[in-house]
Amino acid sequence: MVNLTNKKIKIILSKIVDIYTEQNIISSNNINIDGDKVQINIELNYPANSYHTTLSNTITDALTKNGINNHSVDIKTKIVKYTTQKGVDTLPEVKNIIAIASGKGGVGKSTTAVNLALALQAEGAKVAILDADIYGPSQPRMLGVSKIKPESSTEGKLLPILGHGIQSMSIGYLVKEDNPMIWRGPMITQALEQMLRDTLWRGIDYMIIDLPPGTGDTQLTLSQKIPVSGSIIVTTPQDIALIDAKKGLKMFEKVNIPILGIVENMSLHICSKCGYEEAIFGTGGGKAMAINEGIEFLGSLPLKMDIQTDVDEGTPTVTKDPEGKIAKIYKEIAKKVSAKLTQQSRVTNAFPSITIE
Ligand SMILES: Nc1ncnc2c1ncn2[C@@H]1O[C@H](COP(=O)(O)OP(=O)(O)OP(=O)(O)O)[C@@H](O)[C@H]1O
Repeated sequence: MVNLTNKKIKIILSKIVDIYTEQNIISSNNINIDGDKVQINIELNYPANSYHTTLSNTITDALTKNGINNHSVDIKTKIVKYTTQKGVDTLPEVKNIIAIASGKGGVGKSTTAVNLALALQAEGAKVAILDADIYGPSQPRMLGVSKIKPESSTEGKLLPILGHGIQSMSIGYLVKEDNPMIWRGPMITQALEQMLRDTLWRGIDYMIIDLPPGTGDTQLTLSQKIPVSGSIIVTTPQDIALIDAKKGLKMFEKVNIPILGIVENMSLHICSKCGYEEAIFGTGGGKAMAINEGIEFLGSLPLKMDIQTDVDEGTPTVTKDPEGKIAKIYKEIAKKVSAKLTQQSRVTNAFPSITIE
């Protein structure tokens, strides 16, 4: 057995990079040496259940190669709270809010939001969805809970509706689906703030907010009133959608909300009969835009009939076919986006100063 020192093990581990944070794992590790036995404890600050085995094997291989055979690796997840815009009150039961926006309607923002929420959950996080798409609330249907009405708690708060394990709130639960919303900006903002603050959320690591499409005043006001840690822009590859997506980027920049990345939806058409792939809306537009703007490209989803029928049935693809190719793409996006968030400043537990006179 080699002569073990903490320093030696640190050097071995310093060569291993977490593929999602792109950081050296040495910064998050804890090495214990008890005689000949080495215990490595890794704490990841983002949910990545599907990555634990790979990471553990990489560490094991590196240690074994260096003659350290008597070891064990333990990987745990601890999701912490990251900072939001200044001057907006945060929610005690919600660690991080991620807003999903699109410059243009119909690009698949809600479909992306629900599948991403389920992917974060599958990777080990507690997740909520706030459906802020007042004009066309689709989350109740997509989560398969459109017939349920929220109840009130004894303190007069709304109880979130649970769909596939996700806590959710939507104006769609409170009004009939075929009832068109003809509200003006200030009413929308007020309704959303109430849904956000008067719902009894419980122990949420990530809340996904499905914003209304567009980049007008309503979206801007929402982005200023909701304590958001980061945002995602969903776009399709056509030029027209990309131009609008760029407006979305500018909107978040204006209100100092970090942009975690871009998701390109409907990038390739995959025929449900023969599997033939065709780029009917063009390819690579989202990626090119991400590179131009210096923003992370999180991934692209094909235009595939199942994605549409699954959300329509109320069982989004990540739940319906959790090990399938599409679910894997959403899970990759979930890991990338939550890992990206770990690079922001954390909220430190500053106690308020109390003065007794
Ligand atoms: N990758 C995809 N493949 C096939 N169908 C998709 C895909 N993404 C979304 N869809 C379908 O496209 C339609 C629009 O999607 P969705 O409602 O998610 O868009 P949106 O951007 O949220 O729309 P809105 O502007 O109305 O809020 C839905 O019927 C959805 O099922």
